[in-house]
Amino acid sequence: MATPLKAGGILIFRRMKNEVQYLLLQTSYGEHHWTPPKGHVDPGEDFRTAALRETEEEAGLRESQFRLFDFEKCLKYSVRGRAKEVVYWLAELKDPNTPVKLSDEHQDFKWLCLSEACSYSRFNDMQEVLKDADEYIQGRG
Ligand SMILES: Nc1ncnc2c1ncn2[C@@H]1O[C@H](COP(=O)(O)OP(=O)(O)OP(=O)(O)OP(=O)(O)OC[C@H]2O[C@@H](n3cnc4c(N)ncnc43)[C@H](O)[C@@H]2O)[C@@H](O)[C@H]1O
Repeated sequence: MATPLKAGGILIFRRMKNEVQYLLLQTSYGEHHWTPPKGHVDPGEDFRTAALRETEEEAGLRESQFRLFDFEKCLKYSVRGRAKEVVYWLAELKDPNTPVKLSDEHQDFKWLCLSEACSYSRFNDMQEVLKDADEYIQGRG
C-alpha cells in the first residue's frame, strides 16, 4: 500500500474587535477550495516544520508573528485515490493587523468568524477542527 501523502498546516486566528477570526486561503488551482495555510511535508521534514514553512510561504506569516498553542489535530482523507494526512496546529496572530501576503498558489484570503469559516471550508472534518479550536479558545478566555 502506498504511504500516505503528508502535509502540515496552521489554523491561524486573530482577535478583531472581540471577534475571533480564522484565516482561510483560496487555491488558485483546481476547485479553488479554502483551507488554512498548509502544504506537503518535504523529505527530511516533520509535520510541524512543514506547517511553519508553508505558513510563511503561503501567507507570509512567520513563527515570530504568532503564538502557537498546544492544540494539534490530524485530518485523514483521500486525494485521487491516495491517503493523505494533514496535521494542523492552532496559533494566534500577535498583531491582528499583520498583512497576509499570498503566493501564486492562492488567489484570495479571508478572515472569517467560526460559522463563516465552517461554510467556506465545506469539509466536515475541517469544520470539526474549527469548532474544536473555537471551544479551546473560548475555554482559555
Ligand atoms: N487540481 C490541481 N491543479 C493544479 N495544480 C494542483 C492541483 N492540486 C494541487 N496542485 C498543485 O499542488 C501544489 C499544492 O502543494 P502544497 O501547497 O504543498 O500542498 P497542499 O496544500 O497539501 O495541496 P492541495 O491543495 O492539493 O491539498 P488539499 O488537501 O487541500 O486538496 C487536495 C484535494 O483534497 C480535497 N480536500 C481538501 N481538504 C479536504 C478534507 N478536509 N476532506 C476531504 N477532502 C479534502 C480538495 O478539495 C482537493 O480536491 C500547488 O502548488 C499546485 O501546484
